[in-house]
Amino acid sequence: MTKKPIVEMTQVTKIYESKVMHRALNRLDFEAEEGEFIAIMGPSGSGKTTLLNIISTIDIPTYGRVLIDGVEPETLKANELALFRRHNLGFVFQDFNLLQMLTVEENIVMPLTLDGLPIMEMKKRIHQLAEQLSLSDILNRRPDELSGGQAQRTAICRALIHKPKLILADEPTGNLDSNSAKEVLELLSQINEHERTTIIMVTHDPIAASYCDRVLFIKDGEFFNEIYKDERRQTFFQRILNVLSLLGGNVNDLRLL
Ligand SMILES: Nc1ncnc2c1ncn2[C@@H]1O[C@H](COP(=O)(O)OP(=O)(O)OP(=O)(O)O)[C@@H](O)[C@H]1O
Repeated sequence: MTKKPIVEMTQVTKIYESKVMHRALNRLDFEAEEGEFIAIMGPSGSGKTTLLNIISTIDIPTYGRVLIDGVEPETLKANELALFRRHNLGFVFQDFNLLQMLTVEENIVMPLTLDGLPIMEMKKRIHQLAEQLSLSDILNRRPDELSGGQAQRTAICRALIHKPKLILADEPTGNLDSNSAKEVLELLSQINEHERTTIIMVTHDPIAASYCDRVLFIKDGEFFNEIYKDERRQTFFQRILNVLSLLGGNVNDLRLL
């Protein structure tokens, strides 16, 4: 099967111009193909969030070129960009980002209401997905009545409702206990495998990274190394730890599930 690039970044540099100029990314090349599940790792301050924000079209590079599914986000007008983001990208965050006054169902349906889809059509989509993500019994609950794992599954469901090509996850297991984290990672793996949704996940956690097909390591805003999974997850986990020890950085930056 021919591979199709979803993300193409060429020589991307990001300079933050605050009191002191800071080069957060330096001439970074990165490509993600359709169907890949990729982890981005690196010490604190190495540029992971900056990279994810640029791929998410939330931020733009100072220099260099970014294509998402063949489209250069920088060339889109604000309303076109909002639409592009809503239809092509799904976001999952560490702190779930659910609206507290809405129920699980209302949180999930939110992106569809923005598109004005007929109610019956929306209900059908939600119930199919809720079934798949084991949320059917808690659709009427509010976020403060959910466990961390249920809250993150709700957020994943919301991210999937538009059938996005690309899911961007920033520390999705950062606030979860080890069992819920495992559940969320298995769910992301299933989505990646069955729907062929490309997933790019920033994580400090080598166990979370070991669920991916590839881990990209960055240091000081530059490419450091990348490794591919070609064997059991446990062996991949060991290889991830080896690269992290070469990478250095603060040991506290590592969070084990
Ligand atoms: N808006 C900003 N203005 C100035 N400097 C910034 C800004 N955002 C980030 N930086 C700097 O850019 C560098 C990269 O930041 P980034 O948040 O991408 O790192 P990170 O790898 O995600 O870190 P962490 O793991 O701690 O979240 C850091 O040195 C940070 O201080």
